[in-house]
Amino acid sequence: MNIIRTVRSVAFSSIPNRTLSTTRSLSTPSAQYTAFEVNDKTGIATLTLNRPPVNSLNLELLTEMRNCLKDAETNKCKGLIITSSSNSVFTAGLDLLEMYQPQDERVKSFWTALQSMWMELYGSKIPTAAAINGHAPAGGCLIATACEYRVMLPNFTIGLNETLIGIVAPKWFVSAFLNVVPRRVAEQAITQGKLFTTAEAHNVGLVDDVVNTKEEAIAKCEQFIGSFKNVNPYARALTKQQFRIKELQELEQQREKDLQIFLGLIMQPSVQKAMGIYLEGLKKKSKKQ
Ligand SMILES: CCCCCCCCC/C=C/C(=O)SCCNC(=O)CCNC(=O)[C@H](O)C(C)(C)COP(=O)(O)OP(=O)(O)OC[C@H]1O[C@@H](n2cnc3c(N)ncnc32)[C@H](O)[C@@H]1OP(=O)(O)O
Repeated sequence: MNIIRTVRSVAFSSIPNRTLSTTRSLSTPSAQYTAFEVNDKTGIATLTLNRPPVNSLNLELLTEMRNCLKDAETNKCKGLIITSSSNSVFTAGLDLLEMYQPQDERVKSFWTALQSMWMELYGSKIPTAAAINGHAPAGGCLIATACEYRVMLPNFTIGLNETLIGIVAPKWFVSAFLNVVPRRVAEQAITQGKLFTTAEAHNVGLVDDVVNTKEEAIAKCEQFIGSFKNVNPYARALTKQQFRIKELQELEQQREKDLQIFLGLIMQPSVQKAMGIYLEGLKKKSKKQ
């Protein structure tokens, strides 16, 4: 049996949390919303998002994700798999409560943490894969498309649905989407705020494979990462960089401007109103269930 070395763990008991001795030094001592494990046999790290009920991405979760991504790279893991502890939601995307009637300093830190996490994931030197075991709207789709490979379970949804909330998917959200979906399909879907079903996503190339269980999804991701076993990691990383450097540099150079555009947009009264109505709709729906 493979030994799982838990280098970060979470409070929720549903996640295996066997701590074995390790010589790794960790940049943050405790994690609240993620589990980060490295399989000693394969060298593959798994980052499990664990912020019930829907893994909405708040400042703390984004910061933890970034730290895990850095650890995976620093520790020369063979690859990284991102998945969710939920049976129905990969992640519901950005935590709308971070953007609705926000506090000035916190919302700035929130957006900056999102930028940092995305740059770390999109630019990661090691192979990255998403085992999408639930819905992945907006920020969920952003995480999935930042990875090199995606496998999804049936009957869930994925896409950039920002326009339906009255907000706009920034250019860097769109650029990673365009890596995997033809331009015409992307333009139509993103302007409509379309959420693709798993089958539709597979059809247009937004996900690479569809399997029935989380275990199969993880196995597929491991297979993808394993496909690089005869490839020099340095040559692989530089080659990946050639494909991704443009988007990374663009965001790096425009970080402050991107933040200001984000703040300017979400602070507009009409956007706050639309977000409030959307949140209210979500709450009403969850009360009915
Ligand atoms: C130019 C550039 C300018 C820049 C302009 C700005 C760019 C911003 C880009 C934005 C990116 C985003 O990701 S915006 C986020 C987009 N996300 C979404 O639209 C997803 C909304 N959520 C859903 O559709 C569903 O929750 C779904 C994920 C399918 C799961 O359904 P379920 O039935 O399992 O769960 P629900 O009952 O709906 O939800 C359970 C609880 O979680 C809450 N909840 C659900 N999603 C939430 C979310 N994203 N943030 C906060 N809270 C959320 C609900 O309100 C409920 O709260 P209680 O009632 O209190 O329990």
